[in-house]
Amino acid sequence: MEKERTLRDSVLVRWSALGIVAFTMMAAYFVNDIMAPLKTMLEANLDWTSRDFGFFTGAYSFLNVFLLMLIWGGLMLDRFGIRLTGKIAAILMVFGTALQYYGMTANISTEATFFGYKQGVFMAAAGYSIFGVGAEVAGITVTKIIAKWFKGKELGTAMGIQVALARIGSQVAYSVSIPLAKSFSISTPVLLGLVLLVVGLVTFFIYAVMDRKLDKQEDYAEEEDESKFSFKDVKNILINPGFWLIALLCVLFYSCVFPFQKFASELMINKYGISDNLAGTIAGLPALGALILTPVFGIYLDCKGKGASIMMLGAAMLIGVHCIYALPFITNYLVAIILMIILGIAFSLVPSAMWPSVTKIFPARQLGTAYALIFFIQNIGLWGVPNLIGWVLDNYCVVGNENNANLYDYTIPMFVFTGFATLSFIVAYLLKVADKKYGYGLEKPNMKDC
Ligand SMILES: C[C@H](NC(=O)[C@@H](N)CCCCN)C(=O)O
Repeated sequence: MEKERTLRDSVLVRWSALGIVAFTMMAAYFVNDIMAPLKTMLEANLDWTSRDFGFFTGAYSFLNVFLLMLIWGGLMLDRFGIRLTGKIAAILMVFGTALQYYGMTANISTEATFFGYKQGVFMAAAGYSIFGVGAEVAGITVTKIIAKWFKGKELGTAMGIQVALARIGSQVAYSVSIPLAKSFSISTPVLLGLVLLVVGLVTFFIYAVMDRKLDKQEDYAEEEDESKFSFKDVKNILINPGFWLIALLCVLFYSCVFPFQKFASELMINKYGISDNLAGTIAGLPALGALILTPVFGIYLDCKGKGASIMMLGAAMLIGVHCIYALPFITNYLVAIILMIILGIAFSLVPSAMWPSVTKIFPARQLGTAYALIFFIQNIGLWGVPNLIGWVLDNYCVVGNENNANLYDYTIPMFVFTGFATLSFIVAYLLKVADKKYGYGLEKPNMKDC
């Protein structure tokens, strides 16, 4: 008997569902990156140090790592479903960003400290940390939403497009942050992010209505189906070598991209003499490249496969990029821009292959937990690496001071990033070997008919 058509069989409806949740994620990525280009201004205007900036940047992952919030979020997603988890995640993002804004604007003494950090820095970081829980849980929720609507259809393309739209959020954040802060005040970019998140919260509630309708049509009571999840699944995920290799590749690869981008505006200004109004746009170029290329690679992977090889290629490109950034005698701004574009290509190759690969290794009911565990391990890097780089900058890289902000030599930090990129290449190679051994099908296309 032929199955009845449901909402997900309509091209228009399933892509609309994607568009709606993608907006929430776009707002999340905007807020995630909006502070990065402001590093030098934060030093000059609010007396932040590089260590403060590294602490703030790493705070995004603090609660996810040390209170295991991502793990609880993943378990909640598999146990209680997409709608409840997504709504809570969106609310946390709004609340966290409001707190971050308060930390930057309230008249808090710059002398008083909390756990060794200025109170304003601490409060902004606490808000960013709560936002980080919401953003990461929203991320795994959206990945599961896409798997639900697109399994057996354009899964790779859909994941690629969602990531690409999120990158628009990042790119816009990198481009508008400094101009906005200069025209109004240093906290204005965060306020804009807060407004976007509120709209994203509303769009997620709209999606929830579609989600409920689909469940009714497919006679798929989310709670019943999802309750098949058990803690045995966590064990099964953890003993799968594919899980460890993807998680390791994820933490190493992303540690060379997101934390690097947070410091990249300053690298552009200090080393390549790029004006501060443009530096953010250049630091955001990888997001722009990924915006165009992630869906293209997604379509290629859907039709041709070669996921494991593509991850190796992306990691190899990253080694070259960071190594050249590290070389002190190459200071031409054109090189800096070309490297950012290459980084953008690598940053499209790896995610477009990595995220659909997870759906090949784990069954649907384990996906929420599997993504959460991978994001959890990734967050250890997103917490540790900015803290490490901030500390290295303050202690080993100060070469001067201008307008109340330090000037830095980025050679050591860039060699640190090169080291992580090299490790990510080795892990990508091991993943390809494991794919052959265990038959995950990572080199196979995602779709049968193309
Ligand atoms: C889909 C993937 N997302 C992540 O890796 C998130 N855990 C971290 C997002 C941080 C955004 N600056 C991606 O963006 O490729």
